[in-house]
Parts: sequence; C-alpha cells; structure tokens
Amino acid sequence: APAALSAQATAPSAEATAPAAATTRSAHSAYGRLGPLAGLSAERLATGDLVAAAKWGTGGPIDDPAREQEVLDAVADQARRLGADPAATVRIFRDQIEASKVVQRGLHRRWHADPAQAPTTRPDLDEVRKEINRINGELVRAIARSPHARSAPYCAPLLTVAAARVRHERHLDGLHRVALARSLRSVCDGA
Ligand SMILES: C=C(O[C@@H]1C=C(C(=O)O)C=C[C@H]1O)C(=O)O
Repeated sequence: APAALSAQATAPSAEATAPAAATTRSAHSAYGRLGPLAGLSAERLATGDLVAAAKWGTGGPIDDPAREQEVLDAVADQARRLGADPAATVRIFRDQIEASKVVQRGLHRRWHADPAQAPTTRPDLDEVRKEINRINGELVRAIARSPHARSAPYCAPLLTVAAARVRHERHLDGLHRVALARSLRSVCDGA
C-alpha cells in the first residue's frame, strides 16, 4: 500500500501534464512563426549595406522620408489585403526602417574613419529597392501569419532565441546585431 501510494503521488496525472504539453506545443509553433520574422529582418538589414554603398559619396542624406512613407503605405495596404493588422504591420516596419538607418549610419561612420574600407563601386539604389520591396512583401506575409505568436506571453524570450540563432547563422558583427535587435523591438505585442 505505501508503494502504491507513493507511485500515485509521484506519477503525474494526465490532467496535470496536458496543460504543460499544450504550452510546449504552442511555444514550439510560436517559435516556428517568429523564426522567419527574425530571418527576414536580417535579410532586410543586409540590404542596408547596399543602400549605404549606393548613398556613399553622393552627398545625399541617408534619410528619405518620401520613400519611407511609400514603404509604410505599401505594407499597410498589403496587410489589409491579407486580412492582417495594418497598424501592427506599420509599427513593425517603422522599426525595420530605423534599423536599416542604424546600419547605414554605422557603415558611413566606419568608412569615414577608415576610407580603405569604403566601397569602390556604387550599387544602383533603384535595383536595391526592388530587392527591399520583395523582402517587404515576405515580411508582411510573415507578420500576417504570426498574430498568435506575437501576442503570446512568451513571445519576447522566443524572439530572443530566434534572433540569437540568426546572429550565429549569419555571423553578424556588432553593428548588425544592434540593428537586428532594433528591427525586432515591437514584434511582440506586449513589448
Ligand atoms: C533603405 C533606405 O534608406 C532609408 C530606409 C528606408 C527603408 O528601410 O525602407 C527607406 C528610406 C530611407 O530613409 C532607402 O533609401 O531605400
């Protein structure tokens, strides 16, 4: 009888494990939704290097408010067509744009300090923006697929893990790590 009693006391009941298992499953699928957001953000940031090179030596500013508004209008429109939240999409894209400028300013600072590192060829900004538009579209779709993950209470820690993984996969330097964190700042609803 004592053995049976202790077995009963230590063996977790089905009712006790079900919620934990459900949480594990939902965290797993939330991670599956947040991973692409971190990956696409890093991909978008990589275009910041090309934009920085396109603007280097032109005397023109890094900030282009008209282009930013165009991007924000386009992604809001796309979110509406997908039945996603346009306000959340715009909020996330404001961070994406700020992050791109963090990369661009950082690289221009680096190239001013050490002109030997500066690019010697200038990419066509219109071509780079076509690539950015493509990534924007993928990002809007990733945002549209992730409303539950973004409002989950454990969104922030899962996103941190996803970002760490992308950092390693892409061998990001300090500047791009800081920019990646900036780009993901408001992905989680409660953040
Ligand atoms: C990337 C660019 O630089 C800045 C960042 C933008 C963006 O991330 O979409 C848009 C305009 C610029 O303020 C660009 O000029 O295209």
